[in-house]
Amino acid sequence: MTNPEDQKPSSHDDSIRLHYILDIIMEGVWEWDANTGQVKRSPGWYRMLNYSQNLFPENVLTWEKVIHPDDFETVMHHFEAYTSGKTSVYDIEYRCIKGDGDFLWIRDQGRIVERSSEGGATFMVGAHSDIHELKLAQAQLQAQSGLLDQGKLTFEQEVEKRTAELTQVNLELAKNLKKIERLRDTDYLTSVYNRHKSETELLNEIARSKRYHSPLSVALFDIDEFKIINDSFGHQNGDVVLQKVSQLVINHIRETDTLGRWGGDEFFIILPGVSLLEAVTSIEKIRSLIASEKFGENLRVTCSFGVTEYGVGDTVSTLYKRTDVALYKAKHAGRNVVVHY
Ligand SMILES: Nc1nc2c(ncn2[C@@H]2O[C@H](COP(=O)(O)OP(=O)(O)OP(=O)(O)O)[C@@H](O)[C@H]2O)c(=O)[nH]1
Repeated sequence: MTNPEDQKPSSHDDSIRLHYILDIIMEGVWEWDANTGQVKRSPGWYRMLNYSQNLFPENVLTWEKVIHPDDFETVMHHFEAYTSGKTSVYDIEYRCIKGDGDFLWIRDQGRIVERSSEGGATFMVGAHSDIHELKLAQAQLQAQSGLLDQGKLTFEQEVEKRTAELTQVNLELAKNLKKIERLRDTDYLTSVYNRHKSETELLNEIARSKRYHSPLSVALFDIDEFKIINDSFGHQNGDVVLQKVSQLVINHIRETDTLGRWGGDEFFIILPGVSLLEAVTSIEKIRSLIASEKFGENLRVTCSFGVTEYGVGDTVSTLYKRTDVALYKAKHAGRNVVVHY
C-alpha cells in the first residue's frame, strides 16, 4: 500500500490545482511581471468587479483604468513607495469602478517576489478583497457618531441656554415673590406690617418666649378722637397723621420690636424680651413723644395705650383681648395714657 504522504504532486498538478483554487475563490488574485509588463488576473478579479472574464488586456493599464479617479493619486503614491523600497508594505484600501458603473471598495495587498539587481521590483503578486460592506458600515457609523457629536453639542448648548433662561426666570420669580410677600404683609397706607403679618409675628414671638422662657409684652394703641381729626383736617390729613404716627413709633422702638397696623387708627406693638413694667416705661416714652409732636398747623395728636405681658397659656387672641380691655380703660381714664392689664 502506498503512503499518501509519499504521493507528492508534480509541478503540473500544482499549477492545475492553483488554477482551480483561483477560479473558485472570490478574491481577485493578480501577478505582475515587470519584465514583460504582463499582469495576470484570476477569474475572481473579474467577478468581483462585475466584468466579463478576460475583458481587458493583461497589463497595468487595465488596473489603472479601474481605480476610482479620486483615489488614483493615493494608490499610485503608495504603490511607488513600496516598489521603490521606501515602505515595506503594500496594503491599501481604495475604490474600483465596476462593470455596472458603480464602485466597489477593495483592499489591495501585494508582495514583491523578485527584485532586479538594481533593487527594483521585477515580480509581484497580490490580491484584491471585497471590503465594500465593511466600508459602507464604517462610513455609516462615522456619520452616526458625527450626528451624535453634533447632537450632543447642540444638546449641551441647549441645556446651557435653558439654564441661563431658567436662572433669569428664577431671579424674576424671586423678585416678584418678594414683592408679593411685601404687598401681602404691608399696610398700604403706613408701610408698617398689616394685621395678618402682625399676628404671624406675634405667634412667632409667643413660640420664642415659650422656648426660652423669656418675657414678652404687647401694646395696643389707638389715636384719640381720630374722627374729630378727620372731620377737622380732612381725611387726607388724617391719612398723613396715620403715616406720621407710624414713623414716629418705628423710629423709637427697638430693632427687635414690631409695629403693625391692626386696622383703622389702631396699632399693635410687640416687645420681645420685655417685662410688663419695662414695656410700660417704653410705651410711656412713645406716648409722650407723640403727644409732643406737631403734626401740622394746629394739629396735635395723642394716643391711648393698653399694655399686657404674655403669660402661660396665652394666645394671640387672649393677648389682644387684654390689651383691648386696657386700651378701653385708658380711653375711659381720659385718653393719652398708658394702662396695663
Ligand atoms: N383718614 C383716615 N381715617 C380712618 C382710616 N381708617 C379709619 N379711619 C377713621 O378713624 C376713625 C376711628 O374712630 P374711632 O377709633 O372709632 O374713634 P375715635 O374718633 O378715634 O375716638 P376714640 O378712639 O374713642 O378716641 C373713624 O372716623 C374712621 O373713619 C384711614 O385709613 N384714614
